[in-house]
Amino acid sequence: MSKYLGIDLGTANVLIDVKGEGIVLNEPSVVAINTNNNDVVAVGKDAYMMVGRTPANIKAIRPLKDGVIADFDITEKMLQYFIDKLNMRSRFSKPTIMICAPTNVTPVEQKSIIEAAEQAGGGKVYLQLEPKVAAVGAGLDIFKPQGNMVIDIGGGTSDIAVISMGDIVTSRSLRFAGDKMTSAIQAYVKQNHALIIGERTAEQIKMEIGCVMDADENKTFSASGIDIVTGLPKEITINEVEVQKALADGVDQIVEAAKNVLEQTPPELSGDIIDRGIMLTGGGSLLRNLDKLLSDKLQVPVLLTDSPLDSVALGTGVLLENIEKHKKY
Ligand SMILES: Nc1ncnc2c1ncn2[C@@H]1O[C@H](COP(=O)(O)OP(=O)(O)OP(=O)(O)O)[C@@H](O)[C@H]1O
Repeated sequence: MSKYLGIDLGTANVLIDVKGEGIVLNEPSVVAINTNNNDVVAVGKDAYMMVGRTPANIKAIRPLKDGVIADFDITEKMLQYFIDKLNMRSRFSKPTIMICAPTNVTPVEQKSIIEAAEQAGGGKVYLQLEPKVAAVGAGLDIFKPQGNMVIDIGGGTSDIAVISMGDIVTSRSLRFAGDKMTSAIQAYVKQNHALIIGERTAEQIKMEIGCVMDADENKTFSASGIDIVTGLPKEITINEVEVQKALADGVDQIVEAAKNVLEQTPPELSGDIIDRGIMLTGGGSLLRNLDKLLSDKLQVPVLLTDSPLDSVALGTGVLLENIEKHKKY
């Protein structure tokens, strides 16, 4: 029996959707390498546990960064590892695969991603752009002649796109997204609390008390790190108002980019967007009140999708189910 696999090859997470089974794999895009011999020590969840905690000869690497493939060989190994984990060769006769890669992947990299999937046992392999598939996964019918706008805030990129009849009409891709939000929190804590915190701690702060509007100073998080002055371990308490301050500049960039896309959108499609609203998706959209803030600044309703972290993988499922129908697009 032929099978269909959808893969969200994200900067932060890799998700795999199997038609008829749903999302069967969801792991961080991290690989731990032994620097003495370049052997892969761990991939995914196991490698993520090692971030900031490795000895000198082990490096935990994120092979995709800022929406581009920073280390292609390791990306290829990671992709093969995840596909192999599904035991595809023994379970399926060559499955049809749809891979969604970051928007800034070069044509050469696109070809190599397709080859990696073929080598891992794939039959026909399609590559798709993330914002389009995220829109489908968020429930939009992008194939009708009507304007659909999506803001997808991932780990490496924030992609803003207006889509009609299955294609992108106007778009912007920003290299400010979840990863840079985490770095902004690290920089804020260093400057205002004289404390160096690790990437995982900063990410936890973001997930627990990340907020962009109407922050509440009673919502707090205790974070540990290294005191800049004494060099000794120290714990501080940070509140939501501080996190809002740390994220403000970056969030402004997203607002400006979205305004820019709206300005370039043809009037008929703009009318549709005003009626139907903007769909907000991607893990970064889980920051508290981001939908409210965008709606306020853009003067258009903004809807947060139900499972922002799963939209791309779910979108591949929908597209693969209707692959014959959508082939013309
Ligand atoms: N509750 C939360 N609050 C804020 N940010 C969150 C939350 N949960 C996850 N994130 C962030 O979402 C980002 C990952 O989102 P997602 O999985 O959509 O990205 P991706 O598809 O891997 O990346 P890209 O689209 O750039 O390739 C990470 O930066 C993560 O820290």
